[in-house]
Amino acid sequence: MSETVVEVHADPSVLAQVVAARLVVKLIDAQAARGTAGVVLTGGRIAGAVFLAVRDLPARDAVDWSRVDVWWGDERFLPTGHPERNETQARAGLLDHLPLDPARIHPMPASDGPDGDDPEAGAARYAQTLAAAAPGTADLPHFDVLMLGVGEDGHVASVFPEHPVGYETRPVSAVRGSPKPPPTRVTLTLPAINTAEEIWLVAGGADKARAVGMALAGAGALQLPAAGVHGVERTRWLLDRAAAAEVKPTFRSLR
Ligand SMILES: O=C(O)[C@H](O)[C@@H](O)[C@H](O)[C@H](O)COP(=O)(O)O
Repeated sequence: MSETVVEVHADPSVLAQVVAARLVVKLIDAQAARGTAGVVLTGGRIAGAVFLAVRDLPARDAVDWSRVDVWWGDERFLPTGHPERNETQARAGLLDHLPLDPARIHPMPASDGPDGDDPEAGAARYAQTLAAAAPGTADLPHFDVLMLGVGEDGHVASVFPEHPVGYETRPVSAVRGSPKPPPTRVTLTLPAINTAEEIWLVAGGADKARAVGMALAGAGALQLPAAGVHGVERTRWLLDRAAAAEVKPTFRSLR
């Protein structure tokens, strides 16, 4: 039975530190249980703060980074190395500072990749990469933890409210006409996201309060994609006080 946990921390800086510490421990536990670990990253401001916090955490050396698979939940479809790509942010903030196995870093396709400026082909290529790493005939590898930011409108990864991507059943989709720039993206879809053992929705700031409150109150997934996210074992909402302002008291498990 999957559980939902809500944690509320003092401010965005403490929140990023807590997520970083949790991530290190989660990867250590996954490696102890399975030998390897799979993490799915996201983009946005809070993800950027988490990357820097992991980079600066001495306990990060307890992870065997050479046995961590790094995936992305979504990507802005731009040329490799573009400063707005989620991959670029993650590499600069964290990945370049870790002894990872380059073969285990799996960025989503870029607009200057083998398929050119064709996000549908890029999405299909990423689906193949995922399937190639999956056990047996599964479509997706094991994701120990999948991190998400939450948009002011309730989007997660690049699954936006009332957008056709909300109906997509394939694991990876191209997204055109994203309301958050840049307009063209590639994303894991909700069915793929929901295969993760744990999903962490990380949100800080008052502008997230309404979306977070509505998602936890049971809004519809098409209208508010964050409401449609459920980890197989656990869905962990990691919030700061401002983002948690509209969460009903029954959900506030900490502080
Ligand atoms: O590509 C992106 O922008 C994201 O993956 C997106 O889903 C992000 O995580 C949220 O919009 C929250 O972003 P902030 O933390 O910046 O609010």
